[in-house]
Amino acid sequence: MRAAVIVFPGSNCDRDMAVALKAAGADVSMVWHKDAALPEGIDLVAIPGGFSFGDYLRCGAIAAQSPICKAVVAHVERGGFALGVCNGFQVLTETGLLPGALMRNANLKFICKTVEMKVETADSAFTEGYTAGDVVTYPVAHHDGNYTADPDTLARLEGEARIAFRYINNPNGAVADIAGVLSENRRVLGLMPHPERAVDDGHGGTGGQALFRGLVGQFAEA
Ligand SMILES: NC(=O)CC[C@H](N)C(=O)O
Repeated sequence: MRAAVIVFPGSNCDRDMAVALKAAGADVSMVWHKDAALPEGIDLVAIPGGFSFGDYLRCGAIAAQSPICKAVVAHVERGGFALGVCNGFQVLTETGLLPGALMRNANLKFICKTVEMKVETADSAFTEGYTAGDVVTYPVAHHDGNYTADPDTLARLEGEARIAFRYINNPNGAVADIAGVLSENRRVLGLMPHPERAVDDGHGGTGGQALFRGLVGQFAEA
C-alpha cells in the first residue's frame, strides 16, 4: 500500500502516523499542505493529529482550505481511502468528507488519557482486523472531541452501521458515545482516539496495531 501523510503547520502526530503505517508494511510519503497534488499511486491519505494552524477559527477549519485538501477530496471522490485521527478527523468534517462536527469537550477541558472503545463494526478496511464487539484501548488528547450531528444524520449513521467506534465511558460528551465514523462508501474513517499511539509496547498498549495491519494487509492480499 502507498500512503501519504499530510503535514500542516502544527501537526504533531504526523511522524507517529508514518511510523505506524510503515510498521504495518505501507510505503509512506510525507506531503506538505501547500502541495496541490498527491504523489502518484496513493491508496491511503492519512491526516494526522495535532494543532493545525494553532486551532484558530475552529479546529481543522483552516487546514481544510489548504491546497492539498482539494487533492484529498478528489482522491476520496475517486474511491481512495482516507484516515483522519483527532485533528485529522476535525479536518475531514471541515472538508465535508465526513458528516457532523467536533465541538468543545463537554467539560471545557483538554482531555489527555487512555480510553476504552467498543468496535461497532468490522465491516470496513479500517476495522476488519477486529471483531465487532471487541474492546480496544487507545489514548485521547484533545479539547474539541465532542462529536455532534443532526438527528437525521445520526439515524443514517446508525442505520448504515457507519459508527465505527463508541466510547465505553464517554470522556467528552460526544453524542451517542461516538468516537469514530465511516463515510458512506466505508473508505473514509475519522476518529478522535489515536491508534498510532498504541502500536508499540513502549506506548503502553498495542490496541491500534490491528487497525493498521488490517488496513495495509488488505492491499497486500489484493
Ligand atoms: N491531538 C489532536 O489532534 C488534538 C486536536 C485538536 N487540536 C484538539 O485539541 O481538539
